[in-house]
Amino acid sequence: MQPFAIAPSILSADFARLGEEVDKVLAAGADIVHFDVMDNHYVPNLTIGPMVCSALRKYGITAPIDAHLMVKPVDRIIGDFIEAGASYITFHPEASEHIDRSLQLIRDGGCKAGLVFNPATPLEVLKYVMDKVDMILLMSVNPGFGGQKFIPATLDKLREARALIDASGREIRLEIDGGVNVQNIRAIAEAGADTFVAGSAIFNQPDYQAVIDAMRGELAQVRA
Ligand SMILES: O=C(CO)[C@@H](O)[C@H](O)COP(=O)(O)O
Ligand SMILES: [Fe+2]
Repeated sequence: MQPFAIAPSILSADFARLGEEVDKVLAAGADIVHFDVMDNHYVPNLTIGPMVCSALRKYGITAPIDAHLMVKPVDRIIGDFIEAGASYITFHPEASEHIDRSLQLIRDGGCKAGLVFNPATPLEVLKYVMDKVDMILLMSVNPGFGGQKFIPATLDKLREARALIDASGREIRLEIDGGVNVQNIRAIAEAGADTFVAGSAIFNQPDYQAVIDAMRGELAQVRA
């Protein structure tokens, strides 16, 4: 299993001071920057694109950037995120006509590739592309907005995804996204997640380090 990683979603950060916010959350102990890209087509919201990813790199952010693409069609924006310095690029299978090709595009660009599953999307396609994914992201809310409530059925789905990863023998991150907080992170880790996206739970509090420390305290009880 991969080491636990905390990935704050900058969707809930103050966009007017984005560079400082990212610096601050990394200084508070975050491992990965989760970068939500929404196109007002695949999801009913519009956020940030490759220019902002590139601006964060130019500003000096060196931590891994996990670009969660909620964009349809996805292929034509993949190259821009590779150029912009994304580390992980994940997309929803519903947003690609050719899932295998999209994964290959990401990997050919030197990035790690991942598939994202909405709460009601089955994991079946994984069977055919397990050798091409570096990350499996399970949505525990319907995509489009921060600040929603964790859907409990995702815990069973995490166990299902964990079993697939373990059977593959590959190093694949199992990321969870939506409604993650200090109260539920332990149960989520026990169900098999190793990478935890949290937006509102971190950025809506004044002390990011206090939240991240509390999350790590909960995680330490899962893997002592
Ligand atoms: O991808 C998404 C929403 O579509 C997420 O990454 C959210 O931004 C997570 O926010 P919280 O649920 O943690 O507030
Ligand atoms: Fe996300």
